This record gives sequence, structure tokens and C-alpha cells, in this order.
Amino acid sequence: MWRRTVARSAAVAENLRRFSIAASTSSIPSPCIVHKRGADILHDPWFNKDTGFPLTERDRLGLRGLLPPRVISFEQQYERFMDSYRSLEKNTAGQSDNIVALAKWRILNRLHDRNETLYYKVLIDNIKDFAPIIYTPTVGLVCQNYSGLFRRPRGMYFSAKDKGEMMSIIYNWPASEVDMIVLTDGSRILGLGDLGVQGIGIPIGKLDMYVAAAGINPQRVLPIMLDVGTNNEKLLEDPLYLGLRERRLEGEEYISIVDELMEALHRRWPKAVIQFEDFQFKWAFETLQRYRKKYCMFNDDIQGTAGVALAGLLGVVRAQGRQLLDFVNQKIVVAGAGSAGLGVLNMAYQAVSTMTGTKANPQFYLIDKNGLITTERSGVDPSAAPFAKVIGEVESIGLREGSDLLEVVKKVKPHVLLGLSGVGGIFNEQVLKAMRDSDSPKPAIFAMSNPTNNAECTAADAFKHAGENIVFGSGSPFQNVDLENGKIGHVNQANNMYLFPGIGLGALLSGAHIISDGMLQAASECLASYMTEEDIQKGKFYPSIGSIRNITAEVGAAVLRAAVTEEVAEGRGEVGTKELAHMSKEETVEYVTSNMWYPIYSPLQAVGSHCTLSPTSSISSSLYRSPTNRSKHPAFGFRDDNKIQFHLQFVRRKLYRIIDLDTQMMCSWSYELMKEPHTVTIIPFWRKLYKIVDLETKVTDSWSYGLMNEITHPIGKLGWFADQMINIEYLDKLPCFLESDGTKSINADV
Ligand SMILES: NC(=O)C1=CN([C@@H]2O[C@H](COP(=O)(O)OP(=O)(O)OC[C@H]3O[C@@H](n4cnc5c(N)ncnc54)[C@H](O)[C@@H]3O)[C@@H](O)[C@H]2O)C=CC1
Ligand SMILES: CC(=O)C(=O)O
Repeated sequence: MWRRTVARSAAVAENLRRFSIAASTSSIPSPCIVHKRGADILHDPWFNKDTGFPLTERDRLGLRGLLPPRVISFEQQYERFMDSYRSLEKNTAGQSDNIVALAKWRILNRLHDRNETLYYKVLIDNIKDFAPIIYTPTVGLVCQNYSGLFRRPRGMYFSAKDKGEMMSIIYNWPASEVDMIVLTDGSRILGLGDLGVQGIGIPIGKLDMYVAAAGINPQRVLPIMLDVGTNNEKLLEDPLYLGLRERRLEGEEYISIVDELMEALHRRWPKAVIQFEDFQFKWAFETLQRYRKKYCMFNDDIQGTAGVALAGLLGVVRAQGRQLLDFVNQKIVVAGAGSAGLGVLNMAYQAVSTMTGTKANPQFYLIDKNGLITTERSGVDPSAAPFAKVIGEVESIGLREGSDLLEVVKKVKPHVLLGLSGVGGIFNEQVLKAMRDSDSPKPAIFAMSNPTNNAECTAADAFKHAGENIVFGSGSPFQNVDLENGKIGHVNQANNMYLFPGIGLGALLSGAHIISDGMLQAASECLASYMTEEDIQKGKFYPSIGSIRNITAEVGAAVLRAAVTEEVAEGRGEVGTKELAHMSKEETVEYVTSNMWYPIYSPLQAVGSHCTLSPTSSISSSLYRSPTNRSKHPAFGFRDDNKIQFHLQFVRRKLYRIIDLDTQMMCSWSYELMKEPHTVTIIPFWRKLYKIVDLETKVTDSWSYGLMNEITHPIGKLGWFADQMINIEYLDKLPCFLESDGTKSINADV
């Protein structure tokens, strides 16, 4: 038994090593293929390193002369950006909050548009300071002012005018691989309502969080705006509005366009996870039901929010010093009967049912803009109907259909007051004071609406009016509150950002074809159990945002394991369901972590039709006709279609280890000590990516590796070293190499 475990662990460890799809903590950055050269690379934020391109790379990529000569390190670039950011903070001190917030957003956005690697480095390392800018609350302000702030497009825009053509439009996106898509129709942007095409800021912000928290490679994310019009009168009249100046499509017209987009997305990227974001209530539930059994998708506002809120609600029970099972007795008042509020109540209901094992009758009170929802309400939405209170029950405590929030709080004396109404300030002084009479020794107040102005109350007001013993959470960040008696009122950020990145990552790595309730429940349970008893007693239910990568790895692993258990996982790449199923909990976390992308400058290798070739270079093609040569000279890259693909590498008496990045295996035939300077080695690659490690210095040399791809005979790729260009010619069965002046030939030591 013991031996089997060890053997299995070793096998899994080997799999983990082999199947990591992205380098993260490795000191050796993976090479990155770029199908561009020269100025095109400088203008592409995915590949641009600004002044950080090493000289050898400048040579190789045709960048010489396009940059100032000095090479600035990544660390120096980082410091320089942070210095500018700090200067901006200093220079804008005293100006209005909105002006400062937009100035901060602009400086970050400019970096995002120019150099993504550096952008994500500063974002990840300063997530606490920058999340409020790229995410809530500033992202709300950005969306409101989007048409004026617009400089460069990001993501894809589909509109009602594209009907019938989405399947082809989707191929305009330059990346062949997409892992995460966040899609909105802009109809309910945070608590700000219908912002039409301007809502694109939300998918962009959410995907920034995916990169920062889940380590999704930014080259594989896709924000999408589906512009089906807007009912926002102000925007319809705004001559600078960038979206369709038409009213929103409704009914069949609307749903058929979403159907078409979903089909197109699935056709091109069948393994991508699609997150629905900020759809108005009437379409949020309908689209979720329509697609959740067909595609790997979820609705963040309904399902992500529910999981985060449930984790918080369970934390509240722990904070009261009660057993988790006591959750069934919690009196919870929810203000807001929309996507988010109903999502929370549905999940909380499931939890109570699981705990009681019977048909639950939880003490949930649901309030919308017309007050308490009871069985007397006419025209109640079917998704809210299960939570309508039986009229007799509420009458017995002095309430009625439509009772207002204050009355409900006074009569119910809830343990938890949770706001997802999108209406700022509805937890006013009176309501908060009424919470002092809560039946809980530690009443909980969650003002979860975003952005900050739409929060149901501020943190300071909550502690001031409801008392120091409350626990508090808000959707947008607030500062902890100084209670002026040496104590601090802790503010939790009750935001779905603690779950959606892990849900997406877990679904992606499991290769799940759908996202099941079990996967979502696992995510919520994982978050709920993440905090220690000590944290909980201090009123902390959610981790600090600084540890968002850790919690996301845990949540991702929990989701992945649930996907395997529920048999919806199909595996990813070479990691099949069998391998996933054999991973222990710890191994799964390790697997998830090892697949997170981390911003480092990868050495770039230009390949494809953009490679420039010297007119003097030539390779005699006759030698490559016979595939039988392959066995004699395995180092020659023959392919059955008679194309040769190869990489030239200048070696200078160095020993290289060559790692096949597909398998993470070291290729035993493909390293050797080069005895002579100026020796060139040829490496076959069969469309593979190799990482080459200089064993003397232990680092990958930027010029010495790349994706060996798409370079076909009769013309070969040229190798550069320093200023010297090497032309190649195959003169005999052993390759010889001529230096650029054509005077000297050196036999390759192969
Ligand atoms: N913290 C977080 O992670 C999340 C926060 N939210 C926030 O929740 C809010 C609502 O989002 P959705 O449910 O999608 O919106 P929604 O538009 O679907 O629902 C809003 C609900 O609030 C109700 N309402 C309006 N005025 C009210 C009042 N005075 N008293 C009580 N209820 C009132 C409406 O009748 C409606 O039922 C937004 O501000 C959004 O930013 C949403 C998702 C996640
Ligand atoms: C956080 C979020 O998803 C919202 O406010 O809509």
C-alpha cells in the first residue's frame, strides 16, 4: 500500500513536471514565438519590452536602430513606472477623488496598451493598490466615461449589425488559443445600470483579475462586448457614444444573436470558459439556463456572487461561536431581488437543504424596490417566487406584503443584513441602528453593491450606527474603521473576485465541458474554510487581496477536483481525467499553481513568413529529399513532406541542455559540448518548442533558442550572433557553415 502510494506520487510528480503548460516560478522563462519583426513587435503590447529588449534579441528581431541603445532591465523598468505612479499620486493630491482615480487608471491603462508584461507585473505586485483602479470602484467610472476615454480597442465588439456573420468575425481575433472569455451586453454595469457598449470596461477589468489572481496567460483572454443597443437615453443622445444608437433588442431577436455568438465562440475555442457578466436580470437567468448544460460557462453575478456570499454567511455563523449547522437558523434579510440577490438565496437554500436533509424552510426575507416580497405579490418573477414569504407567517410578526426595509429589520431582528440592490445608502442610519437589536451577538452587515457610491452603506456608518460588534463586508473596498478606542473595525471585501478566477481556472484545467453546481459549491466551501478561527474571530471572512493568488489556486483545485468527481472533466492537453483523478488534494493545488502564468520577459523568437532572409543565403534542397537520412542524422530536421525545419544556434564552447517544452523531457541527442567557437548546431524540432539552457551560466540565453517552426526550405533561417550574420549552405551530407564573408567554412560538430 505504502509502496503504491509512493509510486503513484512519483508518477504524479513526473506528470506535474511534464505537463505544466506555462512556466511560472521557474527561473527559466519559456521562449515565446512571435510572428512579427521590427516595429510591429514594439507596437504589440503582448511582446513589447520597450527598452528591455536585450541586444541579441534586438539583432534577431530586427529591432536595432528602433530603440535607444541602452538596455534597461525589467526591474529598472518596474521601478521607473512605480516612480511615475508615485509622482502622479503626489501631483494629484487634493484633487477630487474622481479626477485622481481616472488619472491613475490612465497611467495604468497606457502601460497596459504598451507593455502587457510590465503591466501585469506591477498589477500583481501591487494588487491591493491597483485592484480598486482596474476593477471596482474605478472601473465603474471608466465605463461611465468610456466614450471620452477611448483610445485603443481592447477585446472584441459584436453588434446587432453582425448577425449572420459572427462565425467569420470571430476569426479576426489574432490569438489562436483563448482560455477565458468574459462577455457582457452592457445592460447592468455594476449598480450603474445600462451603459451599452461602454460596459466593455467590466470584461476587461474581470480578465485583468483573471491574469492577476488565476495566472491566466493574458494572450489567452478575450473580453467581449455584445452591443445589442441601449435603453440609456443619455447615451442614445450622446453624439460621441461609441455603441449602436438604437434601443436594445428584445425577445427572440436578442436571444438569437446571443445564440449565434455562443456558437461561434464554441466553434473556434471549444475549450474556452465563458463568463457571463453584468447582464440585466431578465436575461441573466434565462441565458444561464439556456447555455449551462451546453457550454462551459457560468454567470458570475448569479453564481460567483452566491459562492462568495455563502462563504461569508458561513463565516458569520463561525464568528458567533456556533456550529456551521446553525446556519439553518440564521435570519437573513436580503435587499435586492435581482441576479445577485437571488443567486445568493438559491445557494444558501441549497446549503440549508443539505444541512437539514429535508425540504428547508429557511428564514430568508427578500426585499426589492417594492418592499418585502410575499406570496401576496402579484407578477412576482418565477425565480424570486420560491423566496416569497408566506403572508400568514409575516403577518404573525407584524409585517405585510411590501413592508419596507426598516420595518423588516425592526421586526425580524436579522442575524445578517445583506445588500445587493445597487442602491447607495439604503442601509441608512435608522436601518443600521435597528440592527443593534439583532438577535445575533455579532450581527453581519454586507453592503455588497458596487461601485462605492452604490454601496448600501459605508463601513464607517455601519460601525458608527450599528455598533462595534458587527461584522462588515462591502463589494467595493473601504478602509478599516478606527473605532477610536484602540480598536479597529475590520472591513471585508465581499466581492466575487475571490471566486470567479478560481472557478474559471479550475474549469479550464479540468477541461470540464460544463460548470456544475457541485463545482460551484466546492469553490464556495473552499473559500469558507480558507480563513482560520483566529481570523474569523477578528471579523475576517475573506482573505486579504494580497493573497488572492493563493486562494485562487486553492479554489481552482477544489473546482477541478469537483469536476473530476462529477465526471464533467475531460482533461486538458496531455493531462487526462485519469491523471487528474490520481492527484491528491495537495498535488492538485500544485498542478494548478504550476499552470499559472507569471509576468516575466520571455525570450522572443520570430518565426513564420515575417522572418527576413538574407538574399545571399541558400540551402541546396537536394540533400533533403530522402527522409531516410533522418535515421542517420537524427539532428537533421527532415519531415515527410520534404520540408526541413531547423534552428541555427551559435554556441561558443558552451554546453546546452535542450528541453522539449511539449513534454518537459530533456532530449538526450540534442545537447553537446561545442568544442570550437563559431560552431553551429542544427536542432530538429517537428513543430516543437525547445528551451535551451546554458549550463555554464544556468540561464537561457536569449538568442539561443526559439520555436523552430514554419521555416521551410529552400531558404533557411539565419543565425545572428553579435553583429555577425551567418549564412548557411549544405554542401555535403554533413553540414558546413560559411561565415558571412564566405571565406571560411567550419564543419559542424555533430
Ligand atoms: N459584491 C459583489 O461581488 C457583487 C455585487 N453586485 C452588485 O449588486 C447590485 C445588484 O446587482 P444585480 O442583482 O445584478 O442587479 P439587478 O438589477 O438584477 O437587481 C437589483 C435588485 O435590487 C432591487 N432594488 C432596487 N431598489 C431597491 C431598494 N430601494 N431596496 C431594496 N431593493 C431594491 C431591485 O428591485 C432588484 O430586485 C449591483 O450594484 C452590483 O454591483 C453584483 C454582483 C456581485
Ligand atoms: C462585482 C460584480 O460582479 C458586480 O458588481 O457586478
